[in-house]
Amino acid sequence: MRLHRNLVFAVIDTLKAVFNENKYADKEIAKALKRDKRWGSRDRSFIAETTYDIVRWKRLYAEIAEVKEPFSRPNLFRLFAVWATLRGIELPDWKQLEDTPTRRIKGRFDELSQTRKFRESIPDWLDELAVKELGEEKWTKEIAALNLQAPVVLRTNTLKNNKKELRDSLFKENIETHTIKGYKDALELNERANVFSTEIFKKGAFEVQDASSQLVADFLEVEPGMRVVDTCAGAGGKSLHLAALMENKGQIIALDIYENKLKELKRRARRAGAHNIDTRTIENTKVVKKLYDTADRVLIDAPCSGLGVLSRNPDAKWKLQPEFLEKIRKTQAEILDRYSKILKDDGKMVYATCSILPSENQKQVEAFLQREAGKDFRLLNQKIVLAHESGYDGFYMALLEKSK
Ligand SMILES: C[S@@+](CC[C@H](N)C(=O)[O-])C[C@H]1O[C@@H](n2cnc3c(N)ncnc32)[C@H](O)[C@@H]1O
Repeated sequence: MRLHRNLVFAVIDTLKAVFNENKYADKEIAKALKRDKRWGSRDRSFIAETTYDIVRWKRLYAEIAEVKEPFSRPNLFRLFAVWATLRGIELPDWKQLEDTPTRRIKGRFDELSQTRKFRESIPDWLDELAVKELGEEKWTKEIAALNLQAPVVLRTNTLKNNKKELRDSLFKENIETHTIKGYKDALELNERANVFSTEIFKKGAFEVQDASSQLVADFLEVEPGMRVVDTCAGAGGKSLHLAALMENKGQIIALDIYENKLKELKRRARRAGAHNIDTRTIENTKVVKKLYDTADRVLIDAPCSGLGVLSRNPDAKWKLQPEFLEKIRKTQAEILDRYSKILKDDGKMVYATCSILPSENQKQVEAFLQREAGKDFRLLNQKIVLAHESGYDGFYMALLEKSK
């Protein structure tokens, strides 16, 4: 592979924003990709993937390069030189890459790879916490899986086409996919491609949605004609799936505390041809109270640490703080207590997160069932989806039933 100066510079600038200015990697990468219209798909994937790699392996690379945060520009080039050296890429004779100690880098890599927190590039506190929650063995396997690049998975929008039709249409656009056993509407890309630029995406034939995330709407056992409340709907990944499962019949009320996310949901619903979704911003407690005892189904896709989706958002390893985790656990418990009241008697509710920590998952559900708010609920089923077992995001979902 030959390194191109303008592409490497784009990577360095993006890393500076992510590491030193606390910006989000996905947003900064998107910005960087707009810099030069002449860049082709290979150039763009070089910028995106190299940046994600260096974000993912920040701790390991910084230890190898012996540099500390905040990273100066020369130090960001040192991190880049470590990335290139470990991939066996020949370094060009640019002055920024002069005197790269190739042999020392390889030696340090072998040495540091003996220790999990360096090998897997994770903060000490997170490593300790995860060992406490999952145990050494499971965590060692899980973090290794969460450090792999995430596959691209699509969900067939059954309001517009079936999986076979979608697969054929993608094939005509030179995008090859395969089905995944156990995930009924999913297609996985054989090779990464920019699916958003296809005509069929614009027509709403599919959504990009991880395979594990596709299990959640199914878990709620919805039927056409039901009244369903998606309490933490965000930009609507699950609401859109619910609309398809309900064949556009019945009503979905999508709630969130952020109006802008619900606006995006509306836009996506139009593209997907999902006509049965109403959005309501939770501006005050009345919005939720009005819905008490009205829903056949409630989905709580709760805000969480996001530790199950590290392969997609590697910068969360560095942005996440122990105090945030404590706060989010409290929010999850409050949300469970309040939003469970939306359910009618004999209705069903799913509590889900994209976390792998029992304290955000099964422990939250167990505690809810012990509290006053949970006294009429019972656990029907739960799924603990770990990345190293499934090959997709880490997820948790619990199906609860209310009966007096
Ligand atoms: C895991 S995300 C939801 C993802 C979404 N369901 C999807 O499938 O695309 C959690 C959502 O909860 C929202 N949220 C945070 N606190 C909330 C609260 N107190 N009530 C309702 N929604 C909340 C966040 O804005 C975020 O959109």
